[in-house]
Formats: sequence, C-alpha cells, structure tokens
Amino acid sequence: MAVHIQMIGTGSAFAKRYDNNNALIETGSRTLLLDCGITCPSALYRLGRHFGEIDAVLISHIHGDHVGGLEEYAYQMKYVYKRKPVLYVPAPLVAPLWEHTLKGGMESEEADSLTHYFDVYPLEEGEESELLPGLRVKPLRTRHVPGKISFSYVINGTFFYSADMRFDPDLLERLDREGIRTIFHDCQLHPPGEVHAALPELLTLPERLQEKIWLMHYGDDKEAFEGRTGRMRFVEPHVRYPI
Ligand SMILES: Nc1ccn([C@@H]2O[C@@H]3COP(=O)(O)O[C@H]3[C@H]2O)c(=O)n1
Ligand SMILES: [Zn+2]
Ligand SMILES: [Zn+2]
Repeated sequence: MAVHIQMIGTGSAFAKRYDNNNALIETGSRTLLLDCGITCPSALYRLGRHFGEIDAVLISHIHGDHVGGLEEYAYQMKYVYKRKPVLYVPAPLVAPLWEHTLKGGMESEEADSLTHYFDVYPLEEGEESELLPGLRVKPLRTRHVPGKISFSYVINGTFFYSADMRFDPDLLERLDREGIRTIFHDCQLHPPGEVHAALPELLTLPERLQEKIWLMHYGDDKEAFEGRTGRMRFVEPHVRYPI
C-alpha cells in the first residue's frame, strides 16, 4: 500500500514563516497526525484539512511546537466531530502529557484523565506497532534537551523521522546499515544546535548518508541556505513525499 508523508509545517519552534514541524502520514484512506503543535489547528485549516479527517495522532515529545495544539484537537473531536480520537504516545509520556500539559485546560468534574478525551495506546521503545493498516512505527528514544524524554520514529522499516534530536552520527550510521532509505531530520541552520542537529554538524556526514537526508524544523531564513546543504535537501511544507 502506498504511504505518503505531508508536512503541515516545517518550521522551528520560533519560526513565523513556516508552521510547526507537524506531519500527516497517509496510507490508503487513513491518516495519522504526527505531532500537533501550537500552529497545527490553523495550519491544518490552511492546508484545506480538518481534525475530523484524522484517524489517530502520535506525539514525539512534550514541547509546544509538538503538543500545543492537542487541547483544541481533543475539544474539537469531543464537541464538533463527536468521536473519541486515538492517541499513540510513548509509554513514559502518558502521565506527563496529562499532568504537565493538558490537565490545566482540560480537567473538569467529569473529565479527570487523558483517557476521558482519547483512546490511549502507549508505545514501547524499540517495539514496532501497526498504527494504521500498512503503517508500522517503531519509537526510538533520541537525545534532545537533557533530561527530556523524546522519541524519533522508524516507519515501515525504511523511513526515519527525527523528532527533535541532537546530532547523533552513530545512530544515523546504524540506521543506514539497517536499511533506512530516507531520513527526515530536524536541522538548526545556525550553530550551535545544542538541542538540535546543526547544519554544520550534518554537513560532516559522508555523502552516502547526506543523500538520504531531508532537512526540516528549520528557521525563517531557510531560503538563504538553498544550495548550502551539501547533498541534503529541504523538506518543503505541503508537498507529499512517498515513504
Ligand atoms: N535547553 C533548551 C531548551 C529549549 N531550547 C529552545 O526552545 C525550543 C523549544 O522547542 P524545540 O523545537 O525543542 O527547540 C527548542 C530550542 O529552540 C533551547 O535552545 N535549549
Ligand atoms: Zn520542535
Ligand atoms: Zn523539542
């Protein structure tokens, strides 16, 4: 079955020209939302789509540009589309997502847990699960902000989607050896990356690896870097790429 990924936005957390780095993954007639950041509800609207068309949501980690739109998503599903949405979330993030992020805006007499709003399916690190027919996802814990739990995803065994992660050449080499054909990688254009891979770091990778890498989660001056990314290409918002 053909599987495609389409970025709702490709921007960094502070980008204003590009929306939050959130994606739609489509397989047949089913759609997974990968991260739902602050700009997601309006960016999805500008893409001509709406929450009622989404079959499930998967999150990578708890930062506003990745989960800040979940409250509106949950409320729209409850009060507009009247359907309980499916939430895939790495097991260690289940409790923090409610306690640290959603509870403040969503707790009420009748609603005291994440499971009131979502059908919650915890995912285990390193274990592949079929999230939609034809869509297999394996979470890998990757390094981002020190102490922050964050996951990247291997999709259908051949596609790697970095959440927000530091430069990790050993992991990228290992993924290459294991048969990953395409890597969508977050990229901080201006060093130091610190909590993200910086472009100069990614440029130290061998060309064989760079060929597989598409850059996302970039800043507003991305156009100034066209032609300065070695063999790596930019992911463009709204374009559908095969997985
Ligand atoms: N220790 C940290 C924590 C956060 N940040 C910045 O805040 C942003 C939060 O969203 P992000 O997409 O993870 O990118 C983070 C950094 O820009 C940072 O630069 N250093
Ligand atoms: Zn981010
Ligand atoms: Zn982050």
